[in-house]
Amino acid sequence: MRYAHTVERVRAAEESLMRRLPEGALMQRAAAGLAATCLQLLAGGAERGAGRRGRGSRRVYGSRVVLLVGSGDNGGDALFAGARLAARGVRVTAVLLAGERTHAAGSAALLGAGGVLTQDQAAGLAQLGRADLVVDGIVGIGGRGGLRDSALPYVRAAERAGVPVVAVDLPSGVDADTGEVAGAAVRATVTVTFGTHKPGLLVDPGAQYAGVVRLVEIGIEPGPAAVEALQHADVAGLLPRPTAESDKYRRGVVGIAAGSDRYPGAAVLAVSSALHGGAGAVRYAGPAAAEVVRAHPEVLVTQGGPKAAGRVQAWVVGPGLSDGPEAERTLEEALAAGVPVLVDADGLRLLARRGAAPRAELLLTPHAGEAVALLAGAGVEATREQVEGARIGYARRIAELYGCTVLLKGSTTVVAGPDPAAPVRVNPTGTPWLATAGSGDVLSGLAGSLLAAGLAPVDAGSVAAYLHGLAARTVGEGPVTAAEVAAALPAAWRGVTGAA
Ligand SMILES: NC(=O)C1=CN([C@@H]2O[C@H](COP(=O)(O)OP(=O)(O)OC[C@H]3O[C@@H](n4cnc5c(N)ncnc54)[C@H](O)[C@@H]3O)[C@@H](O)[C@H]2O)[C@@H](O)CC1
Ligand SMILES: [K+]
Repeated sequence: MRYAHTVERVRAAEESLMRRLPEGALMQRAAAGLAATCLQLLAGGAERGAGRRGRGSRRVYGSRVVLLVGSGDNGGDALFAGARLAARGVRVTAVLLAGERTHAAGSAALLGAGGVLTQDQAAGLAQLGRADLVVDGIVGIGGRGGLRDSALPYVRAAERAGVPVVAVDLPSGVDADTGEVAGAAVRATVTVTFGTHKPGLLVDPGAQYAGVVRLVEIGIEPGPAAVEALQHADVAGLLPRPTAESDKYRRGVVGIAAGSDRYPGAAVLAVSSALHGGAGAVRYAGPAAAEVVRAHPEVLVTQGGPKAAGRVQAWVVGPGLSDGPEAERTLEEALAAGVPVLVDADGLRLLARRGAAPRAELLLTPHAGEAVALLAGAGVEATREQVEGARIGYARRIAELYGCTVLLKGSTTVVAGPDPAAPVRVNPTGTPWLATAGSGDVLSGLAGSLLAAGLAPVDAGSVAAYLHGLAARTVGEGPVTAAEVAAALPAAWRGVTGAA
């Protein structure tokens, strides 16, 4: 698992550790890690560095690095790292954005190692035009309210230079706790973050600015995480595994109540991924029964609603369900079955109309537009853009209002459970190619199957999102159809269990 902690926890942990260490020791650990990444990038990349040390060190010596330095300790880290680079023969210029308020010991260290300080804008911009690498030490976890206008010319010049940009702790302009970006932010090639990940590095829009994130351990123990991201080993540990005694009923039966005369395809897609989701059998209830059985002869189908379908361990209700009394009855019957229920797509709009009533066994899987409808159903006004800009907060809010688990789909999929003290899960495997028709139907069939196999809603949702993203990547970099994603699920599954 990869964990991220709030600024409040990071600060408390840092304070407690600093009391036990000599002054400045933590900052030196941070600066050493930062300088190591800069040296690797200057030498031609971390991956290519091994065995080519001779050439690499020639590229380091005499290369030009510009530090963008703000008023706080984030700038201090940049200055101390700059001193280490200067000691290796790098020509380091620090552009001081905050004048007299610059970290004094850091400035002295850089000057002592042969570096240069400047407060002159023209000189700073000229240096940026010649740089081989730029270090963003404008603000870190102390940053408030986005990048200031005075920093913009430097940030734009760094972008124009087209060289690697290394962000110190996090890209300046990204909110550490939420990933929100108010206005402009630094676009980093690599972010070197200290002690623990920050939530804003793992969730969009912030994650899009962070580039490759490297964690430098500095010895802090920040306690419970605010955000966590599954890794292969976690997913392998959560995936259901049949035993010698398992029969299809013990492995779980998932019911799919999806599709309509207008949208039969949603039913076929949700069923196809449910078949790959670890449940022992799939039942289908709805008007697309003929299409479903033609595509998947192994599915037990009924033309009626969930009540007519027989016993299942979890229901998926909503994809392609359309609107009207029959759709409403379908949702009612699934909710009355007394088993975990995943509600998606049209089902979410129907649910929102009923208003919020806490139900712990629900897993809701909205995209931003459906999230807006759910919020409105609970009397909260928000726009799509607001939801997309602050995904963690809104996923938590809907989970709290509806007393259930919420998987908010999008560029970073976020899963929040009903317990506000528990961490939110963010999915690290997403790809923009998944924004394709029917992709959500595949996700809900898969997550429903995992629910039926006995996974808790937070696990079912986050494991499904993980495999779904991996499956899309398995198909290849480029356009994918939802049917191809469903077909690639077994390969993604094997990729995870085989690697663990
Ligand atoms: N506390 C520690 O022991 C350690 C802190 N470290 C570094 O220290 C950073 C935190 O340092 P600080 O608490 O000094 O905070 P920052 O350096 O992140 O920024 C705070 C300073 O920036 C100004 N500021 C706030 N918002 C701004 C904005 N939008 N634009 C421009 N200036 C703005 C504030 O007035 C304040 O002076 C971490 O991100 C990390 O880089 C590391 O050295 C590891 C150890
Ligand atoms: K920074």
